[in-house]
Amino acid sequence: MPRPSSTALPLRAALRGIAPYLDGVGLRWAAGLLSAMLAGLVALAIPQVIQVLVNSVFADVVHNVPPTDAARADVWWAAALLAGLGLAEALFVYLRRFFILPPAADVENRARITLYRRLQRMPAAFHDAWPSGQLLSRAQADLSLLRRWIAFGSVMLVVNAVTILVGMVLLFGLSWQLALLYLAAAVPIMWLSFGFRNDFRSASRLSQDQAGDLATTVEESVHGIRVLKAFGRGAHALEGFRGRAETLRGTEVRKASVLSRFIALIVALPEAVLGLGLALGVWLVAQGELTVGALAAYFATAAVLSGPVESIGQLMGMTLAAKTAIDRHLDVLSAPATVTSPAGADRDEEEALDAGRAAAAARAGRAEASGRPARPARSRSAEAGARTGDGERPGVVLPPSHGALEFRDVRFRFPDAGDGEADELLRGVDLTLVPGETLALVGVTGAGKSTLVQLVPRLYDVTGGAVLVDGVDVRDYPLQELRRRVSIAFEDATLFSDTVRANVLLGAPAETVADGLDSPAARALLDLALDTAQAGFMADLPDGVDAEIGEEGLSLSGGQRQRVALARAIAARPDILVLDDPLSALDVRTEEAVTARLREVLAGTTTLIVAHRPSTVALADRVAVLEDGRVADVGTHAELLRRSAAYRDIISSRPEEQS
Ligand SMILES: Nc1ncnc2c1ncn2[C@@H]1O[C@H](COP(=O)(O)OP(=O)(O)OP(=O)(O)O)[C@@H](O)[C@H]1O
Repeated sequence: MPRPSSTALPLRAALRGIAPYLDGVGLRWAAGLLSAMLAGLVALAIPQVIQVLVNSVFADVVHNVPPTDAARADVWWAAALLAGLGLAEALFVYLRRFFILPPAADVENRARITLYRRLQRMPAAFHDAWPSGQLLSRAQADLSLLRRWIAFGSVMLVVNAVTILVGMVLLFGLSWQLALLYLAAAVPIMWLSFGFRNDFRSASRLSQDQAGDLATTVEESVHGIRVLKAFGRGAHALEGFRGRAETLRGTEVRKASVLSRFIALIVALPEAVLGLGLALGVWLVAQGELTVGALAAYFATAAVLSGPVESIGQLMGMTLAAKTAIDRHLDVLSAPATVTSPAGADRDEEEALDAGRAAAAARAGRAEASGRPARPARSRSAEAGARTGDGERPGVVLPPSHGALEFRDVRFRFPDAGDGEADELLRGVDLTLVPGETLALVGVTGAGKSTLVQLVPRLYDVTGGAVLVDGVDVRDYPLQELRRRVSIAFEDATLFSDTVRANVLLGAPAETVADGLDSPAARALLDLALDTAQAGFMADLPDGVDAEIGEEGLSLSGGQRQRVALARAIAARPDILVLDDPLSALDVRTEEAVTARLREVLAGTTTLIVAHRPSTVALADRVAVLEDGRVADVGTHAELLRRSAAYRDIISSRPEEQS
């Protein structure tokens, strides 16, 4: 499965990359860290109490002397102190969670929103190249991992390191000989940890990428479940899934075994040293260089340290996995957003994304809930700044909207195509539509019709020449403004799991839906759009236009979906309407009715329609034939039938022509 290339960033660059999410987190994180440290220190204090207890009470017992009253009282004090320390440790553990969990969840949330926002800004070519599962796993699993690392891993790594340091100081305080022995175990561990880091990091990256591949497989097969069922390919799909799942399992096992080997080493070495420590300790006690209490405290301290020492391996693994998650997150954020507004207008687009929530609330009739008014519609004449990417360009004053559209020597090649002339899909398209004109675009399958029309709202950018709307290069428009002037309906009608009303009014002008989706203005627009798209069948749905149409609108037929999508394009009230064969699933009579109504309702709207049927073509003012990456001929249907063999070829292959 192809996977976009990725880089392991230096730690500093990775931290810089996520720094914006950490805003305001520092104090709470520090408070959480302090609580965790106090919990660790309290745990370390317990052996010290034990030392006092052993020395003051059991010394008498060891020497067969009955304990004095004072020694008995000491036992109670020591017991009370131990209980108090235990309670304090529990309180500090609670405080660590109290302080750290909310900011860690904030970081996850911010990162997730930033990622989603980025995905909205990325061009269609990016989404062509990135498998959906890779994006899904970055938005879900990777960011959960980051949250767990901030809330737990990062804190415990610091706490355990400090606990081990303090523990070592205490061990030195008890006996420098025993402490040195304990420290000796750390040398081979540190040496081997470099190898561990490299092995674990590569296994971790591989497993997170493979988890993304697996998510893509699930997404694809759920999406295509009907095809798989219809062709009886369920078992085959399962085999493919099993293969990927097995590959991931193998990587997980490799990752776990790298980690287990390291943890085993971390645990085994200090434990082995403790055995030697016992012998050395007893000898030191016999020599009178160490008290029994100090020896007991040494072992109690070593026991307390064994937890942090053991968890260091686990925490290092978690840290490396979190670093991989950050790298994968930043892979997406650093991918170039090639289709952007002119430099001065970027702010506008950002504001539009920010205002998304308020606009959505307004559309749902809940403007008051957000406390923010919906944005007013942009003025029909606006100034754009210099175009980014291809050098300085003076600011362009955008003309008032008329709906003139021109393709001027347009060239296009997909990013994954070769460099040769023949690899260009469009090789100099020249075509002009006057305001209000309806032009049908025809051509053989794969001629590049869909690609050409997607250049108008800048779903892709030309690789040569220019597309002009009202005489201005589309790249000089703020994207918001361009997409207000141009709307598009695709053959593959994508709907969202929402009501018919929300789907149709998705791109409606802000001023129409400012008072909610069921305001009189919004309702009038909805009725007009549905009527024009011959979508009267909506009335038959149980809840009418408020019927939920299920995920991707799958509860509707293909033709019904297409008409809702067409109504959506109409409701945007564009100056230029681009229809990429959006009537293909309709019967000829309905298609004729839609086309006739479209001409009537959208009399002043310039319409560019990719057409396959003579019935649609006949209703257009003019027809353009796309052949070998260029417009081979333009004329009326009748003219082209007379003079263009290519046109006759294309059109005569359509069944209705014979009728
Ligand atoms: N995202 C993409 N990446 C690479 N190549 C693509 C991509 N999308 C389309 N193509 C290729 O570009 C060519 C033109 O595709 P396009 O969809 O524009 O043709 P079309 O004329 O609309 O065809 P049809 O009438 O069958 O819809 C095809 O050969 C197709 O394989």
